[in-house]
Amino acid sequence: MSKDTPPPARILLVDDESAILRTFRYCLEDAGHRVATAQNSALALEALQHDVFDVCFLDLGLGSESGLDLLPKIKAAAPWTRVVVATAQASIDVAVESMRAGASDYLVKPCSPEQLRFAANKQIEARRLEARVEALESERSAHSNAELTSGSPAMAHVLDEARRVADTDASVLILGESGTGKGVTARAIHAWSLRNARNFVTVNCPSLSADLLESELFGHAKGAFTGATESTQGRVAQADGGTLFLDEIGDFPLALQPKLLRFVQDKEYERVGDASTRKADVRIVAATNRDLDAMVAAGTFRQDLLYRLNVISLKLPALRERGEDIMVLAEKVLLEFALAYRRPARRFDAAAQQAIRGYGWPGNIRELRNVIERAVILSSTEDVGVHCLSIAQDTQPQAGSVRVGANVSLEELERAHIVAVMAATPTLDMAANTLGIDASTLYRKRKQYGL
Ligand SMILES: Nc1ncnc2c1ncn2[C@@H]1O[C@H](COP(=O)(O)OP(=O)(O)OP(=O)(O)O)[C@@H](O)[C@H]1O
Repeated sequence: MSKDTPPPARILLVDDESAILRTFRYCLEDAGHRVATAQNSALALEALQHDVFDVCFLDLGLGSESGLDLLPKIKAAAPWTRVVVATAQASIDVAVESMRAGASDYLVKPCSPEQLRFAANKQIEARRLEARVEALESERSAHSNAELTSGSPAMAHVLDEARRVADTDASVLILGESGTGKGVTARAIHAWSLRNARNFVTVNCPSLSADLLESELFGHAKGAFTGATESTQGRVAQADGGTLFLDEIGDFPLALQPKLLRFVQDKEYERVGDASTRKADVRIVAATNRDLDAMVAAGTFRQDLLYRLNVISLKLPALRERGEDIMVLAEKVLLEFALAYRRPARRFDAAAQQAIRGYGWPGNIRELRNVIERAVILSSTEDVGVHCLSIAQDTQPQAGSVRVGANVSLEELERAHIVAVMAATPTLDMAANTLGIDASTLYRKRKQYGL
């Protein structure tokens, strides 16, 4: 944990005793956090459908229900929410079982206000670190493949547009399915721009609550909340003179969109807890695989913000629409991994080439990389055979083994069902509708299952 107390976060308390909910709530609100409460499983799951929580304190004895039954459902609905199990039963067995079920920590009741706040701060700090690691990882993967060329007319056209807009300061919105290279393209736009000597800063928008994201983006002032002993500069200030990449902008919290709009428009912002207005000269590139127009129509994305972000929009084609590139990319990635792992693989045999060309690549370049990485590791010869490619099975894994009542986990069943429903419905919104979940939950589940 850093010396500084983390900024306020969004916290969910689940306990059947209203007195405990009240005490915990006062104690956490006193530290500046925004707290919601739920007295049973159904209310807790409903709250998780409507709001992003950074931390959840979960009581194990929920009247006639068990917190241990609810825990996996919380992790399935909101994998990013860190769960602290709070219970009066101080037993090692319960602690171990909770950790196995996905809890991040364990708190024995009764506890002091300091213990409760310490437990919350530890998880909030972990959330912030996770978000930074995600951002760094996407920066790293974008960096390692910055040279972009394409033999596909659709992709070459997009790259040509990207080069032409790169040295303007216009906001760019990059659209495309997951894994099509939106992050790589954003990095390339920065590299081709006059700003390339300054920072390229990535912010991963999903799964941080609006509260945490605000201080991540804009920073906070010393004394902005209890325990803020230092002021921090946000990602916007780090990107001054350079490019700010807002990845997965479709998940940007509605409550924070007015502040982002103001920044995009006027390049002005305030740190949390500091009224003085600051300026940052930042070029904005945003990316999403969601249908922002549909989100505007549904009232979950501001039209004025979309208008500002969408000065230039680039639509990356799916890999299956880039027939000319598939083998070129596959061979490039094969050599990259063969070198990295010091493996003998040098080329694909004829059957493997045919399989690669014939596959639909729903996960796009990310999936291609994963499949080839595995193949390189498995292959003991220079010619990589089709048996090393996991795509043959991946095309129809759900047909046989995964069915209701078979010896499979709930997760496998859920994954298979989502894949089948998505294949049978023309849009993701319709798929979400059939599944009875909202589009953002479906989006996160797709990420979680690598679909
Ligand atoms: N031209 C390329 N050559 C090699 N690898 C590439 C290329 N383009 C993208 N990749 C790789 O494919 C993976 C996915 O790319 P990227 O993260 O940019 O996609 P994305 O569209 O932003 O995905 P998501 O929407 O899921 O964030 C990364 O590992 C990236 O390094």
